[in-house]
Amino acid sequence: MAAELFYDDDADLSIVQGRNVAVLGYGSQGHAHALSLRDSGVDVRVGLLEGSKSRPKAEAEGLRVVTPAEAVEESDLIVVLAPDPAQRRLYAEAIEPNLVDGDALFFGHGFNIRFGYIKPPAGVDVAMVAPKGPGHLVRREFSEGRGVPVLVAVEQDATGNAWPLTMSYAKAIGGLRAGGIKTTFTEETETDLFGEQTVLCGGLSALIQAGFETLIEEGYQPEVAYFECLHEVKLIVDLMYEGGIAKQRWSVSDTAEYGDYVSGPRIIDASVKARMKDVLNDIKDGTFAARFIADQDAGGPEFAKFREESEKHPIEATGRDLRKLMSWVKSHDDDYVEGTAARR
Ligand SMILES: NC(=O)C1=CN([C@@H]2O[C@H](COP(=O)(O)OP(=O)(O)OC[C@H]3O[C@@H](n4cnc5c(N)ncnc54)[C@H](OP(=O)(O)O)[C@@H]3O)[C@@H](O)[C@H]2O)C=CC1
Ligand SMILES: CC[C@](O)(C(C)=O)C(=O)O
Ligand SMILES: [Mg+2]
Ligand SMILES: [Mg+2]
Repeated sequence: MAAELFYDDDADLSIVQGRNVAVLGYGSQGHAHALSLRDSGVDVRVGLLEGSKSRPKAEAEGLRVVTPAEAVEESDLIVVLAPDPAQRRLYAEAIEPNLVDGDALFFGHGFNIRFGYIKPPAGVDVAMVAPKGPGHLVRREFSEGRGVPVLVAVEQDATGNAWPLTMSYAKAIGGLRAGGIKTTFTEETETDLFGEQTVLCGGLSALIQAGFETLIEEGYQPEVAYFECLHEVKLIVDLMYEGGIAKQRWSVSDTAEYGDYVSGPRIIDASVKARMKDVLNDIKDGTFAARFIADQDAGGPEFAKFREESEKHPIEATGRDLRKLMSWVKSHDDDYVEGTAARR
């Protein structure tokens, strides 16, 4: 079945402009949604816990910040953009007690609904506008008149108006400039977790690290290995983004293209696909979600260990030194501090 695609002309911005919107969380997605909604003429307040580190950032942008409970109480469209493992408690403590029939509860990812950690009451609309890109790029693209594609889904249509509201919201954050695809919470959650684990984050990071390690273990200079295995990834991926894998193959040398055909399948062979299917099964049957939530409920010891180990990988120190010599390679995000992978 062909995907149903939607663009700006398919949505009515005035619908979300007529709502009082609470954005809960002001991190990667939260800041992007709140600022772009505000710039689209929507009445937004940000809900953050007392003592939140994000409060000064939101206030510096002129946004009104209240507690999550107050934000929900005064709004009729609540967007849950706190980290996934924090959402269950946020829902129980601040959202559920302040929801009334006719409210809309929006998510940026389907994790908590798909795995049953949040069960909204029957009288509210439950929908999702999930950008297919990091929040900082969602905001950057919006500000430059472009957009990041979104997946849109309605899980529960209590009012009969959930779909046009979802489309209106997607338009307000710039998603329909690039295109919205209609999906379900299940499809979005499973494909998003699969993509980030096997290709975009887990797979790509491990591939880059393995290439870098192989070269330095064989005595090549770390700086050469960094340029070859990490820096150039962006330049190659830019071509794929513009014209698919075919355009990348058009631009690289015949030597590289031939080597791609000969050696690519030696690295990413059938066993990789079999393990990708294992990962997908762990996502679908809830094994991954249960492990993540159990670790978070215990204070995140496994997560902290992973972060510490990854920050110590020698590719990070090599990259930090080299990037200082390339004045044009700079972070667009003032709150990103080199050497701290975590957004804390
Ligand atoms: N990151 C991304 O690009 C993408 C994320 N998503 C989805 O968007 C949602 C948000 O993810 P992301 O933007 O990464 O989240 P972040 O980790 O960036 O969220 C951090 C923000 O949430 C606040 N926060 C933490 N706990 C609470 C709480 N209990 N109540 C209210 N606010 C809280 C933090 O406040 P403080 O500063 O005080 O800690 C901070 O403002 C998730 O569902 C995620 O899967 C979807 C697509 C891409
Ligand atoms: C690829 C990671 C992502 O799914 C995203 C930016 O789309 C996320 O959860 O952050
Ligand atoms: Mg994603
Ligand atoms: Mg994700």
